[in-house]
Amino acid sequence: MKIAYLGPEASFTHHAVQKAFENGQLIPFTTIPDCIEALTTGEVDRTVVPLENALEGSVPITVDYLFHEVDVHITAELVSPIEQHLMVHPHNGNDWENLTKIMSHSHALAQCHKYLYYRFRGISLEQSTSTSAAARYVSEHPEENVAAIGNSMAAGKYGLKMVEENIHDFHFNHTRFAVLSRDKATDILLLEETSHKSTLMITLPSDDRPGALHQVLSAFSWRQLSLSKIESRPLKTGLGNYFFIIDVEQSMDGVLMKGAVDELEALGCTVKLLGSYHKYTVPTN
Ligand SMILES: O=C(O)C(=O)Cc1ccccc1
Repeated sequence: MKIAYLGPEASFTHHAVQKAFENGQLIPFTTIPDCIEALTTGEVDRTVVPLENALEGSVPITVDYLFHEVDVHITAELVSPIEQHLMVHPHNGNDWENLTKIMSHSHALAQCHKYLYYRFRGISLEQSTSTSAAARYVSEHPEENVAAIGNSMAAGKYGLKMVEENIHDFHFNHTRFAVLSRDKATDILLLEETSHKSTLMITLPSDDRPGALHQVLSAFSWRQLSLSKIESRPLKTGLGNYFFIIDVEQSMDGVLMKGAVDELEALGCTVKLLGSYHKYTVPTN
């Protein structure tokens, strides 16, 4: 099976994919849209992309691509612990306190906001397509006194020196990665499985009636279906127009879930089922 992931090698996504799939052919892509397009064109059979981080929230490009651009399905969720380290080229190993620039993925920079503010205020921060892309850049530019933020696998792979470890602002730092497929499927992986979930994307009825969101929530609440997430994202049709992403701690097989979706449709909502899948825990090492 060919599996696309947000690369290059040694990204957090790569780490999660390596743990989840034992025999896949892993293929790195530069951006999240590149990963998803490789799936829709048939170049790969699965794609793994970051969906949400415990400190920084959703990865908007992933969520918006799944709603607006493509018709693909979540087949599994991988939850991985995230530890961020500051790394430099060994050439600058003794001068790293005089850095001129720090590079990383936008989510990684945000996860280390307090550290960067108190330790490196005023130093330019540059976004890269991934943490490992930043590490690779640093390894290729010893003449620049620049650092990357990323994981220890990236430091090893690109020969960088970790000068400060665990610089993320809050201890509980985890990221959810979505495994995506063109077809509806449920992937059974070799990791510890914790629960079953379903993700729905819901658009409210177009008449904009008061209480519509309350009606949506009550379809779940009176059936005692537990929600682990609700988030609104712009429909991109005008200010104040949103769709809702709702995660339910249930498989779609249950009669209550089917009833809830029927009720939402009867209320005039549009419901897109993004997936009904198992949640897996990725070990640190
Ligand atoms: O940039 C990476 O390494 C990724 O895989 C995306 C990401 C960035 C920050 C935290 C978790 C995942």
